[in-house]
Amino acid sequence: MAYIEVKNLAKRYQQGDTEIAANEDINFEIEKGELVIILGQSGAGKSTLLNIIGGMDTNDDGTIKIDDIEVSKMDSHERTEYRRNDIGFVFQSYNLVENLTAKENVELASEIVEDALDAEEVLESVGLGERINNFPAQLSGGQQQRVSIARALAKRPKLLLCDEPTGALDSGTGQKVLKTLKKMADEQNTTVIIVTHNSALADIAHRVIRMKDGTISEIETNDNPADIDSLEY
Ligand SMILES: Nc1ncnc2c1ncn2[C@@H]1O[C@H](COP(=O)(O)OP(=O)(O)OP(=O)(O)O)[C@@H](O)[C@H]1O
Repeated sequence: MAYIEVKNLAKRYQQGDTEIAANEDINFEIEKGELVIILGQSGAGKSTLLNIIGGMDTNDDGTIKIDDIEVSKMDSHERTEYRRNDIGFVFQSYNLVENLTAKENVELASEIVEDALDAEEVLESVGLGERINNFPAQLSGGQQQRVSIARALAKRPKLLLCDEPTGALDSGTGQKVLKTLKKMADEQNTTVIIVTHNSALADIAHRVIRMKDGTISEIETNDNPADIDSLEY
């Protein structure tokens, strides 16, 4: 049995007389410790899928199992606990608290879960050991994104979900952020799912799930993902 199993998942929105199938007939598996990229153009249904996996939204049909727990059957209280304890989120806009230092932002995780990692150690692991006492405004975009990754990782999530994490960054800075995410998958066995419209990122993933018009058009696996330094995007 795979670590994540999604079967026949569907999510539909009603707009007037029209039904929009944001996700339809979605099926895939993901193994623990994989770096996965969900790729597709705007409106393809990527964020909808990521939000359902992370318990921020619910599906209409189908099942999602993560580590043998059925997310699709949770009530709203269970979903809140799942979101809080098992999921780390990273967004395109870093969502840091401006009047807290990098360390204090990461320490927010310990107010959410009991066994959070040490903030300084996690910041060191994302290459920000020298910046722990800086405020977000004193950090570059890439550094701020790495603080937000550290904050997500400090919760020791089962799953790290990233929605366009490099969307606001130049390519060099984006590479650093991607390296950080890859390192978490390779060295800490964290399962990382990245949503992006940028097909240049596909080569670095263990698994690429391509979406089009709410459905999956193709899934590829890659035992030897490309080095992030070789990316041109
Ligand atoms: N709350 C909602 N109400 C109605 N339609 C919605 C809602 N959320 C998403 N949709 C529709 O579902 C489809 C998929 O949207 P989604 O945001 O998942 O796409 P996406 O691939 O993440 O796009 P982007 O890259 O632009 O964020 C789109 O047609 C969108 O308009």
